[in-house]
Amino acid sequence: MGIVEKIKAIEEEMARTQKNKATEYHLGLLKAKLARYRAQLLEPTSKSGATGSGFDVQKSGDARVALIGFPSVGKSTLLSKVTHTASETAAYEFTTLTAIPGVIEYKGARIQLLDLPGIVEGASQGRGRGRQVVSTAKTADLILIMLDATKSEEHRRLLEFELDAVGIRLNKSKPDVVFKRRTTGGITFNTTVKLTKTDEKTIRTILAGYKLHNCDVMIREDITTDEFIDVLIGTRKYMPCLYVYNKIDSITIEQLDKLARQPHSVVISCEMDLNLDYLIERIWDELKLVKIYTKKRGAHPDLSDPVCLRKGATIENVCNGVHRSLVTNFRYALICLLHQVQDEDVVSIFTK
Ligand SMILES: Nc1nc2c(ncn2[C@@H]2O[C@H](COP(=O)(O)OP(=O)(O)OP(=O)(O)O)[C@@H](O)[C@H]2O)c(=O)[nH]1
Ligand SMILES: [K+]
Ligand SMILES: [Mg+2]
Repeated sequence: MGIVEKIKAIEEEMARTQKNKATEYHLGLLKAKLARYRAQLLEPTSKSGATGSGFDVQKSGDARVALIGFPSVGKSTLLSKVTHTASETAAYEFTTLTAIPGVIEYKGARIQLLDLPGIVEGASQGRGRGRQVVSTAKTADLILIMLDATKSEEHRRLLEFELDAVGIRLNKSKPDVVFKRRTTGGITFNTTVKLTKTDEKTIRTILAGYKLHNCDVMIREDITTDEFIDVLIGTRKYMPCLYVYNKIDSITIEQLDKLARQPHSVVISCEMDLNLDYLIERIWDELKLVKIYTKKRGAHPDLSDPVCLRKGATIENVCNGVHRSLVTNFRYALICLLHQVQDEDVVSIFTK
């Protein structure tokens, strides 16, 4: 049996198994197995044939945003509207066959927007160019899940499933669990909160399933079994995501209102130019970019050419953004090298 078939078999068994206290451990084991096979499927060297690598587009600018969606939801139309790059658009599906980068210029930042081929159900298992698309999504700083506002909510769930299957966790933070492998000493299990969605026995079953007999587990959040498996696998990517509902020119006000109220959602019409500026603002917010102005001694700050960085960046990152040699020759900034910069900070750097 190939990995894809094995995954399918487990998924079927899980669907067949009723969820209750008695089957909890068995389901936990199946989940662990499933996660392991999925991880194997994505290994570039796996025998399943697919490479699991993304499109070869060079990163550029201050951040990368990837457009993920079913065919013909308007991904290329959006790229053509908000960047200077034209990507072919048409009424038929799979118009776009490769990754097309464009640049959004906003508040002094250069944000790379990647138009990608449409994906279909089963993309994560290698249908169409799906694997390549979802792998490319992993290289982004923000994912835009683009949806056709006239189509069902089912599409949103399917896309989330495909991204989940390749280890992308949307709008979630890493579970607060400390996990350490040991060579001896058995399993030490500790929690600082009451577990309501999983329990010690399930977790011990999963550890046994992974042949982990010596390790420290410290759980500091009310996690689910799946989240614990994520911690064990360790290669999960926690990414911010905006759901972009396009074609609102074709739905009713009531439908529009409902979509717009959902968390992490933006409603737009590329064709009618509705709300596109707001979308870019939201992209900027989600990327948590900060703009830093540099100032030479005795001169006014240079407001025309800011350095853009992700939130949490330090003076060291600013130096690297200006010129590589700055850190080596760093003497002092008006604040210290480890200071976390804030948006619109003005920084003067003095070198040796
Ligand atoms: N009504 C309406 N149609 C739109 C809007 N935006 C795009 N379209 C139409 O939707 C169709 C598909 O647009 P594309 O931009 O090619 O879609 P895509 O997501 O890039 O499609 P693929 O590359 O095939 O995956 C085209 O006929 C567009 O004119 C919109 O805001 N409203
Ligand atoms: K299309
Ligand atoms: Mg397209």
